[in-house]
Amino acid sequence: MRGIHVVGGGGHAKVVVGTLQAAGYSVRAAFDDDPRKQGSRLLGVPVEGATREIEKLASARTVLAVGDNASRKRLAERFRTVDWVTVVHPEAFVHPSVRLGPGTVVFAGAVVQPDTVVGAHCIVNTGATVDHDCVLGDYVHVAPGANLAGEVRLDDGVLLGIGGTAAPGAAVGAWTTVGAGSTVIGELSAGVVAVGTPARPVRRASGD
Ligand SMILES: CC(=O)SCCNC(=O)CCNC(=O)[C@H](O)C(C)(C)COP(=O)(O)OP(=O)(O)OC[C@H]1O[C@@H](n2cnc3c(N)ncnc32)[C@H](O)[C@@H]1OP(=O)(O)O
Repeated sequence: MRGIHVVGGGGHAKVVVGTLQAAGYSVRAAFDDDPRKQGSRLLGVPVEGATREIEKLASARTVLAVGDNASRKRLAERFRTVDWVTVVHPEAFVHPSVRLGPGTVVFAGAVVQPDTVVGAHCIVNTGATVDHDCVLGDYVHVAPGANLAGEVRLDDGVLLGIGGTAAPGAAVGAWTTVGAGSTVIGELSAGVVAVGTPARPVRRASGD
């Protein structure tokens, strides 16, 4: 058994723990700064305390199990000495030519096709597909059931919402959120919230 820790005690962390367990890891503990989560359990794994506890573990192997992209970035920059583990559910398909960055998680039913590059601390969520030659930056989240055609580019911090799609060659600028069920055709600028088909910006994104 391979021992590991997770940062986060919410719903996304629960799926990360389940994915780690399915991949053969022994998840020792979770950490969350929300006192209401401390003392609870995620699939039998104790939520032991605040995230600062991670610092005491020094080189501990860990996954950032927080769904919000900007929060994962903040935590990754705070805990620089941690050994971030990349995890792929055994029922996902990731072609051997794909590069996945540290801390990235690929959930059950997801498919990542040849020559795609995925950055650090990304989420390829349940049943999402990322086709050939895509380039995903760091802290990207491809939500459940979202589909990327070939040669799509999602820059750092992009959220493609649940069931969203991106047409061949589409590109989305950093920290943009694409709404649930929306379709990106062509280019979307950085730092906006965009919805619809084709997805059009409706406001500036808050945060990073
Ligand atoms: C396992 C998991 O749970 S993973 C979770 C992954 N997360 C997601 O998929 C979340 C996706 N989020 C969304 O789609 C959200 O609706 C957002 C981020 C696009 C917008 O949220 P908000 O900023 O709160 O916007 P708000 O709800 O006020 O909507 C603004 C307008 O856009 C419209 N709108 C919002 N979302 C969408 C959408 N997905 N498609 C089309 N129109 C939309 C609203 O109807 C509203 O229109 P109006 O001004 O004419 O009334």
